[in-house]
Amino acid sequence: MAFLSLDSVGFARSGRVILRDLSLAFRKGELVSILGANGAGKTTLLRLMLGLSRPETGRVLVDGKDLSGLSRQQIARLMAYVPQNRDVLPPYSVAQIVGLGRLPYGSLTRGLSDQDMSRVEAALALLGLADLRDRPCTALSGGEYQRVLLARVMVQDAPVLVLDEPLSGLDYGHQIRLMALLEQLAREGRLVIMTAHQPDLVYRHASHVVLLEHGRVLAEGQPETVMDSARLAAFYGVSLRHHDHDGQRFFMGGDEKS
Ligand SMILES: Nc1ncnc2c1ncn2[C@@H]1O[C@H](COP(=O)(O)OP(=O)(O)OP(=O)(O)O)[C@@H](O)[C@H]1O
Repeated sequence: MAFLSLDSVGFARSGRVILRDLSLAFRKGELVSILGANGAGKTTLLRLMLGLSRPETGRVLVDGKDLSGLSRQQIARLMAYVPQNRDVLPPYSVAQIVGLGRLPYGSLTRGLSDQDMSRVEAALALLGLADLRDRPCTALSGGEYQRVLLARVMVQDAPVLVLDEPLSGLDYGHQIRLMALLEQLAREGRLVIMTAHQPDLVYRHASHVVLLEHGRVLAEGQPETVMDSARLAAFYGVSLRHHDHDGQRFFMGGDEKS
């Protein structure tokens, strides 16, 4: 049964239609990757799923409930979000920022319990941040900062993780490790929804792919059925080939004449 669904959702900004008549349904246990060219509407779609923007038509349902009837705290217990743009965060330490992920379960004045702190330490270790735990988050590289935001959503314990381009700014090793981690979180029962611009990694790790084009779903389904080079070539407007090896698909572009 779907845990998160969009039912004929439409959205416009400044008189321009950005998303039109989108119907999607995702289950727990899925790693969903949304692919699309710049400006296709991916971030807009994620914000609607999170209740940060309201659809003009249609509705979003989470765990059977209409999102428009839920409070921010109720939504935060259901869904954790890593936005594409950096939040402007106060100069707290890395450990304190990650600890903010426990806020939906407590209060700012009460502080973190020992149990909360051990969750924070585990997330720091998992994301290779233990050595940076006391560093102010204003003194981090882009990729380190991105991993701090990921650790923060890990401790939020929400059944749905929504990540807007979580691979951007990560070095190659951390991209591979992060995709493996997200796949594992999905396998353990969470619903993970992410946007990405890396078809190879998406093909390898995602269980469900959505191709978003000009605010519409061009295709969706398992990577093997949705992601072939002819379709992706038309989708991204470049020439592309693919090569299958050991169950993995490699996409190769670069035949364009400049
Ligand atoms: N405040 C706004 N007013 C008008 N148009 C907007 C506004 N915010 C976004 N848009 C437009 O909505 C469309 C979708 O934007 P969105 O950020 O969802 O795209 P995206 O697929 O996430 O792109 P990217 O890959 O570049 O991050 C774009 O054409 C963008 O210019």
